[in-house]
Amino acid sequence: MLNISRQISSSRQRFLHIELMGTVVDSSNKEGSKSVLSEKKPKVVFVLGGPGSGKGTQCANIVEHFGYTHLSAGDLLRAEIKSGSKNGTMIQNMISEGIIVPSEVTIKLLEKAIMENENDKFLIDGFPRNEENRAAFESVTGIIPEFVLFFDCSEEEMEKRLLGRNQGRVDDNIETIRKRFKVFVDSSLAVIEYYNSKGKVKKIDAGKPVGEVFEAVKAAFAPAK
Ligand SMILES: Nc1ncnc2c1ncn2[C@@H]1O[C@H](COP(=O)(O)OP(=O)(O)O)[C@@H](O)[C@H]1O
Ligand SMILES: Nc1ccn([C@H]2C[C@H](O)[C@@H](COP(=O)(O)OP(=O)(O)O)O2)c(=O)n1
Repeated sequence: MLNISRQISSSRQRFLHIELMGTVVDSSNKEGSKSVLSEKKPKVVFVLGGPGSGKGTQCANIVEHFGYTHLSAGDLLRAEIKSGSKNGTMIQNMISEGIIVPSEVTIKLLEKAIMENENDKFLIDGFPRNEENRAAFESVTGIIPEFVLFFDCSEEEMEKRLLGRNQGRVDDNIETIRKRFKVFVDSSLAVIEYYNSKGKVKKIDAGKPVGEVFEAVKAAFAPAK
């Protein structure tokens, strides 16, 4: 069973290295163009955790109880493949390999989905998945999340869940699952560490049954007294 705190510590060095290299942001806002979201100013909660930690399952519960709109980055990318877009083949290849799609593609999809929805509060599930995702999203949209829900779950449990998910996904096979776990440890934990340093992470023990996990999630959303 993997210890997330240890994973975070071991990823910190890499993270600091990236920061020191000064390569965190490739802002696509170089020409000073404003994001379509700068007017809307939606409230955003990021929902992060390893593959199979239960992000999608709990997002459905949060939508029902707290009136958020759920945007899954993975679902938006899969819909883009299906739509026959020019980026479809590239996205398909990257997802099949468990690799993170370039930020500008995912951010455009998220911006569009937010703009097309009248709601002003969104759960963004599975994004940001690396430092490039995080820094580019903040820079392009100007949105800082209210908080970050982090579903903490052992790889053993996540692997079991993914192999049983049975949704016909090209990446839910043991070989790609192992690659996705590596990408999570190598790239995504740095994002959680970043927001943790800002005091924004609400960590949930996601290894428990769905109902118990949702009790913890509800507490995270309860207004401060
Ligand atoms: N707490 C839980 N206990 C057992 N199985 C779960 C739990 N949460 C989700 N699952 C199941 O595990 C699989 C992965 O959950 P999902 O919500 O799709 O994860 P993610 O969006 O993080 O990849 C699904 O088949 C789901 O029904
Ligand atoms: N921000 C994101 C989110 C997902 N992706 C791609 C790469 C991921 O392995 C796949 C699947 O992500 P999704 O969030 O749907 O599923 P898991 O959390 O891995 O179960 O999509 C991405 O490239 N960038």
